[in-house]
Amino acid sequence: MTPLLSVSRLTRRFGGLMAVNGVSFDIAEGEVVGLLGPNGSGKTTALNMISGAMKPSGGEIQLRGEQIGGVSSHRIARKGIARTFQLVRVLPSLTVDENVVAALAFRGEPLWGDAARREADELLHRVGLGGRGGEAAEQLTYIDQKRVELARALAARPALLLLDEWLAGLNPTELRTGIGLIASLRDTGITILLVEHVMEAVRSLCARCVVMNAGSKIADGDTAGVLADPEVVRAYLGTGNA
Ligand SMILES: Nc1ncnc2c1ncn2[C@@H]1O[C@H](COP(=O)(O)OP(=O)(O)OP(=O)(O)O)[C@@H](O)[C@H]1O
Repeated sequence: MTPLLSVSRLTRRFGGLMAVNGVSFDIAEGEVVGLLGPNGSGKTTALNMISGAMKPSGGEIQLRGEQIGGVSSHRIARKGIARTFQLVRVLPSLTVDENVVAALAFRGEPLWGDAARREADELLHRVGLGGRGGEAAEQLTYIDQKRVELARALAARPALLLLDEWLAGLNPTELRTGIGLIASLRDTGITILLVEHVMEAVRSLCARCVVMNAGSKIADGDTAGVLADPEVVRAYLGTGNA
């Protein structure tokens, strides 16, 4: 079966630096895959190329067999890839539901008016913000802003959701809530690639992990096996990230 996402020999150079160096992996429909690696190993750069924010220097990216490497981010979004960012991005001057309604207006099949408000309501329930659509986005706590960003990503009805350290910066209680929320999305069958440093989250959410170090893939397999792999342990210990 054609994988949902296929990344092949993906490469990105910044001057003399190979930020991503010939990385290949596939993601099947319905999988939740962790993309791990120490700081600076190329995870966000890989995510940027998959989401179209950055053009690859080489290699291929296919979504359901269609070439998407180098295609613009808004066209990739319409083809079914949505993402969240390491630094949370909401529209602070709008209310919570206006944030989601705005995202609905820009998706492949745009929604407007009452239909958009109903859909926004449903999405806000899904991320744990039910009944809070009228609040100002800029007044929300950090985790609630993250929930808004997630609802905006889900508004695109993505086939593949890219989460860039969505759980970073949460306190232990919020972290448990956040893991539960991503698990609830996973249970709806959405395919997720998550860049994550929080191992508790990786262990409970991802059946499989891909690990990068210094731009190259060093491991790809079931999570328990990958996290016990001596090369992976060495890569993390080497940068004080363990
Ligand atoms: N726009 C850019 N211009 C130049 N170098 C860059 C750029 N973006 C990233 N890099 C470099 O590429 C390498 C990979 O960075 P990247 O952000 O992809 O790593 P990461 O694994 O996501 O790290 P972190 O876990 O800290 O987010 C780093 O050495 C970084 O400094």
